[in-house]
Amino acid sequence: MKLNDLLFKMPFVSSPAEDFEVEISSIETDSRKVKPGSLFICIKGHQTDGHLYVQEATQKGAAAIIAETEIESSVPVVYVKDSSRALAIIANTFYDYPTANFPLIGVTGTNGKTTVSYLLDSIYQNFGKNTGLIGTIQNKVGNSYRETSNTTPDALVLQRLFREMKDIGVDQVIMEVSSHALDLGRAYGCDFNTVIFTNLTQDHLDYHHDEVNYFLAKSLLFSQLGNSYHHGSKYAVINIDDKYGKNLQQMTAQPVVTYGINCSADVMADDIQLFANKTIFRLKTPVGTVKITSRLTGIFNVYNMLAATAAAILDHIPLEIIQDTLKVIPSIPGRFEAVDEGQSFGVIVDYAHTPNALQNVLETCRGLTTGRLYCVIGCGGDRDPSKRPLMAKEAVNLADYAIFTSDNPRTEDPAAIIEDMIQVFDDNVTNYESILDRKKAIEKAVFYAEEGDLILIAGKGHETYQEVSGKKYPFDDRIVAKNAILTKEI
Ligand SMILES: CC(=O)N[C@H]1[C@@H](OP(=O)(O)OP(=O)(O)OC[C@H]2O[C@@H](n3ccc(=O)[nH]c3=O)[C@H](O)[C@@H]2O)O[C@H](CO)[C@@H](O)[C@@H]1O[C@H](C)C(=O)N[C@@H](C)C(=O)N[C@H](CCC(=O)O)C(=O)O
Ligand SMILES: Nc1ncnc2c1ncn2[C@@H]1O[C@H](COP(=O)(O)OP(=O)(O)OP(=O)(O)O)[C@@H](O)[C@H]1O
Ligand SMILES: N[C@H](CCC[C@H](N)C(=O)O)C(=O)O
Ligand SMILES: [Mg+2]
Repeated sequence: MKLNDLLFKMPFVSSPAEDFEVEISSIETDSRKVKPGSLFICIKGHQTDGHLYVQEATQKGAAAIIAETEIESSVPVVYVKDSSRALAIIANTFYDYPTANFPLIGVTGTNGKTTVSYLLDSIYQNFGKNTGLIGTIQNKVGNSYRETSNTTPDALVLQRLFREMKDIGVDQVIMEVSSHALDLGRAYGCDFNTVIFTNLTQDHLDYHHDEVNYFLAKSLLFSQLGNSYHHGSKYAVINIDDKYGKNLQQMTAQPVVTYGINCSADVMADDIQLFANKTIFRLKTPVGTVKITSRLTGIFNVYNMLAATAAAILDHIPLEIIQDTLKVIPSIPGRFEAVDEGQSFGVIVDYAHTPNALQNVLETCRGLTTGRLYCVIGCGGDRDPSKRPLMAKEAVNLADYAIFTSDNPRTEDPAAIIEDMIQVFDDNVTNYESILDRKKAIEKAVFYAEEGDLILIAGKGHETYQEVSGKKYPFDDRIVAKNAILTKEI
């Protein structure tokens, strides 16, 4: 493809005319992956800057460069204002707009994205669709499952995934769209059919700095919804019980379908009954009312089921398919996942890593036990430090006893993270202890637990590693809990 053909959607890019005729055979953002004929796009990162690798890229045969700042280069250079968004536009063009005329659902919000996307994946599969899934736990392309290091990958990875899905006949994609991704333009140019807003509570303030910026980032998914290569129907599904959801309803150009429990909404739940391993409620929709029995527990999962229902009925999926799917949905990895080795007390592993998520999941746990409720929790390093004391408060207020420990310290001192968590406590708060080593913290909770008690191990969920100083060490809460249970003195 000629460079000129790649840039036609980019306004006012500057370069001498003859440069535009150069032939481009691939797009790369990593100089180490450049091949002869590549277009190397310089991205300013958090650890380094792609502009520093132009010489390596040209030595490897890059045919042209996209850059934000002045560089020396022996091959044509096109300067742009925002190379991340330029990457998205160019990758879309290079892979021939894979999301155009391609059913794509995007889910955003502080919590619930993975859960809602898994629910939708199951519903659409039961409706006979060949689904693709992009999100925190894994990326699924037909029957191939791939590890991921992001909830929403960068635009190059994303458009390659979409192109591969389209080429193998995937006919429905569900994708988690994080606020980082929206702010960084990773999902720029994606042609969504339906976008879902679950909720907005505190998280990622290390990146967005305040809740308004955080909300504005999330709202990009809705303002972008109008960006369409084709004029298929487009809808916004919004949790109207959430205060930001109410704002979003006013800001969305496309038709809105609301869901909720407390406010009057298009899709609602009532007669809600919560049990240890199931939830029963009446699902009311514009296309009918049915009784739902689901293995998912917790009022927050009722919201997730309403969100998935609203998106599915927009695609004319029969309520019976939704009802049957919700009845048999397996637990989602690391989301309220029980560890049961036949022990006399309960152990739940969950991904809650924000104050609101921890509050939700602890309140759900409280309703499931008549014994003592233990909470093992830590906070991620290189993440929003302001949520640390808030999470610690939720733990000591809602559990009988909390054990504060490490999550993914990343480049931070794990002891300092725990200090951030407990700094707010005065001497009256005594129902907690701190154990730096997560394995020991889980073992201690198992040691304390007696018949009828319940242990919540929160923050890491499905994760199979612990990230410390740039390295990922094997660590899985579920395996550590299982081994602790099996070795506990009976
Ligand atoms: C902080 C952050 O967002 N980092 C993302 C970023 O990595 P980075 O900024 O460190 O990249 P870098 O290493 O500085 O490299 C900069 C550029 O130089 C290039 N380079 C580098 C070295 C070299 O030799 N040659 C070269 O060309 C790189 O290819 C890159 O283009 O770009 C990478 C590739 O796209 C991402 O995987 C990575 O996400 C990391 C893993 C991450 O943890 N991100 C978090 C903050 C994140 O994005 N989270 C959101 C929300 C999560 C949620 O709430 O669910 C998500 O969507 O994942
Ligand atoms: N609708 C919800 N409202 C509040 N908390 C929720 C909701 N759904 C799930 N949770 C809680 O938040 C945790 C994360 O849920 P989930 O993984 O679905 O969210 P997510 O938006 O994908 O998170 P992330 O942004 O980290 O990818 C769950 O383990 C549960 O504790
Ligand atoms: N256990 C993880 C959960 C958050 C991961 C993801 N939501 C992100 O922010 O990258 C941590 O806090 O380290
Ligand atoms: Mg997720």
